[in-house]
Amino acid sequence: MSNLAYKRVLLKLSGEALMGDDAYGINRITIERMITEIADVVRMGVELAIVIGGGNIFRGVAPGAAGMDRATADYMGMLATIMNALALQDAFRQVGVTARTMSALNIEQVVEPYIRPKAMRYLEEGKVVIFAAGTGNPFFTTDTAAALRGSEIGAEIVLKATKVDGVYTADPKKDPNAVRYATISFDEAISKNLQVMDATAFALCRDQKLPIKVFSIVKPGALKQIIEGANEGTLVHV
Ligand SMILES: Nc1ncnc2c1ncn2[C@@H]1O[C@H](COP(=O)(O)OP(=O)(O)OP(=O)(O)O)[C@@H](O)[C@H]1O
Ligand SMILES: O=c1ccn([C@@H]2O[C@H](COP(=O)(O)O)[C@@H](O)[C@H]2O)c(=O)[nH]1
Repeated sequence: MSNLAYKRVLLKLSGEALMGDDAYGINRITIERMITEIADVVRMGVELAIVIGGGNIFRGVAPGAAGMDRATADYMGMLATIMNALALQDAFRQVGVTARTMSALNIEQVVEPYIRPKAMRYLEEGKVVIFAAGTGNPFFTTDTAAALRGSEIGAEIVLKATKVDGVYTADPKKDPNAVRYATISFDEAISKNLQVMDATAFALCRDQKLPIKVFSIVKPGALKQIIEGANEGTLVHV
């Protein structure tokens, strides 16, 4: 086993990161590149669980969802994450890595339900566990699901993989003067209302003393560097 800074991690993958440069959906080349990088760290011996978002699919159907009641739209969003999870699971199969999808919503013909001890066993066996359908409850997000599942499985860190390379003073896609933090406390991120993750996720990780690292999944090799302890992205800490 190589030098690992973390033995068990919860990787939060943004749904939007799967789109590549497309307007919505899953870009084949992007998902293959991403899976290759993730498979590399699994082969290093990291026990890896993934929470996948749904923004790439749900935002694609969002105009049709306008005016819907919030809970119904949220269930659609959770279903979108199940589609992404199945795509990830199959992409892992294609590179020879065993992955199991576990869903917080029961659709037994399609995906197995989330059962914590079973998820722990899969991780101990070296299988990648993909948590689908967020928390299973409307009014939450997959960031909060990452904080929740990360706490449940005893992850040492939540790695939030996104399109930007860390936490900034403002959204770097909108403000060219935004400056990146090397580290930031949960309290500061919450009090400054930094939108890179929702406050519920920050608060849960703070209370569980579970650090978060925000990093770019678009930057080649960044995930492996973090696993090896390199100073990549922004560390959010207690
Ligand atoms: N202060 C900030 N620092 C960094 N990024 C920020 C900040 N404020 C807003 N953002 C935006 O937050 C985004 C990160 O959220 P992202 O879309 O990856 O997560 P998500 O909404 O959970 O994913 P999904 O696409 O699955 O809905 C970045 O792409 C960035 O544009
Ligand atoms: O626990 C959860 C997780 C997600 N949702 C809904 O799904 C979409 C997609 O998730 P993202 O975190 O934005 O990728 C989200 O907008 C919610 O509508 C949910 O209701 N509960």
